[in-house]
Amino acid sequence: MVSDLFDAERWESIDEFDFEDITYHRAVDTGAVRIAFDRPELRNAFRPPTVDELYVALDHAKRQTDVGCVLLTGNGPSPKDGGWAFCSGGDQTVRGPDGYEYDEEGKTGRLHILEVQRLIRTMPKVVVAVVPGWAVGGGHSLHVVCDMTLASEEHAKFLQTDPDVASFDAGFGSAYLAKQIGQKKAREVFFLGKTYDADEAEEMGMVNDVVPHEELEEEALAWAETIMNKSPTAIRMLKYAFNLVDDGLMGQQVFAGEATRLGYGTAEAQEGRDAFNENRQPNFGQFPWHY
Ligand SMILES: CC(C)(COP(=O)(O)OP(=O)(O)OC[C@H]1O[C@@H](n2cnc3c(N)ncnc32)[C@H](O)[C@@H]1OP(=O)(O)O)[C@@H](O)C(=O)NCCC(=O)NCCSC(=O)CCC(=O)c1ccccc1C(=O)O
Repeated sequence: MVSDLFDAERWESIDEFDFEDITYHRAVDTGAVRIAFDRPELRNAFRPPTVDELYVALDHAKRQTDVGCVLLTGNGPSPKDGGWAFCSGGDQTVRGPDGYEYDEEGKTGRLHILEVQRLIRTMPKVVVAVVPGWAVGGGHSLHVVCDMTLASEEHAKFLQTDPDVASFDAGFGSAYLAKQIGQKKAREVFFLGKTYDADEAEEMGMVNDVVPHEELEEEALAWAETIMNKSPTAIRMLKYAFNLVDDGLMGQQVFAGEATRLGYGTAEAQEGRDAFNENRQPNFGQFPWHY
């Protein structure tokens, strides 16, 4: 069984990968994928191979032109004690002086969950954090960077422990959180390390909606279906527009790249290309200077 909340009739496995720490499925009847942390006995803490697998799955999802929505969640409950988690951040048992360590000799420690954050941030799909339990430390930061968050009414809990274990997400996990919930509240999240339930998190503005635990994944799929009925170009441009103001020149570059793609589709751009290929001057005079 994948997870107690997983409806096997609505998903098919994507078999081209041999993942150990995550599961990866494609929805049967809509353009959504489900990527789930699969270490429930450790509250879905991530170790370096988990992060590698997550990156591969997200990158694969990014490249599927018939997929518009990624549901990122955590499988559960824990077989040890029945606890639920989205993700409890970096696996502290494999933390070394240069990051989180692989089992293999000779590999350096990694902090590459930040690469996953950037992929979530820049991929041209809507990424939804579907939070069935604890979202803690680096797991909390992941939900912050996702486009939207849907939380289990009974089990979702939000907590920042970074300063308790001498870690600090000084990027999206903190500074972008402050954009979502305000400076005072974001500082409280990190400086006091309180636990917030789903309703409190929604009230604060870092959760979009709260639903009964049993309905969590059904509702997430309904969101995906709604998104899939919208214009892919409009959704992509909107995501990049929302990002732009906070992402500086990188945000401008990502937005501008998509604007260039739109430009390439015009007759004007095709005239520029054709003129070069035909070794002649372009005739841009046929095109209006729109206002
Ligand atoms: C998540 C808890 C609040 C859950 O509490 P509770 O329900 O009481 O369960 P426990 O009995 O504590 O846990 C069950 C079981 O799971 C193990 N476990 C839980 N979390 C982890 C973990 N992160 N690593 C390893 N193991 C974990 C726990 O030990 C138990 O095992 P047993 O064998 O059954 O005893 C609570 O568990 C908790 O507080 N967990 C720790 C949360 C935490 O501190 N996470 C790390 C924060 S730092 C981080 O994530 C860094 C991420 C990162 O890479 C990064 C890098 C660079 C810049 C920024 C970042 C970034 O922060 O994103």
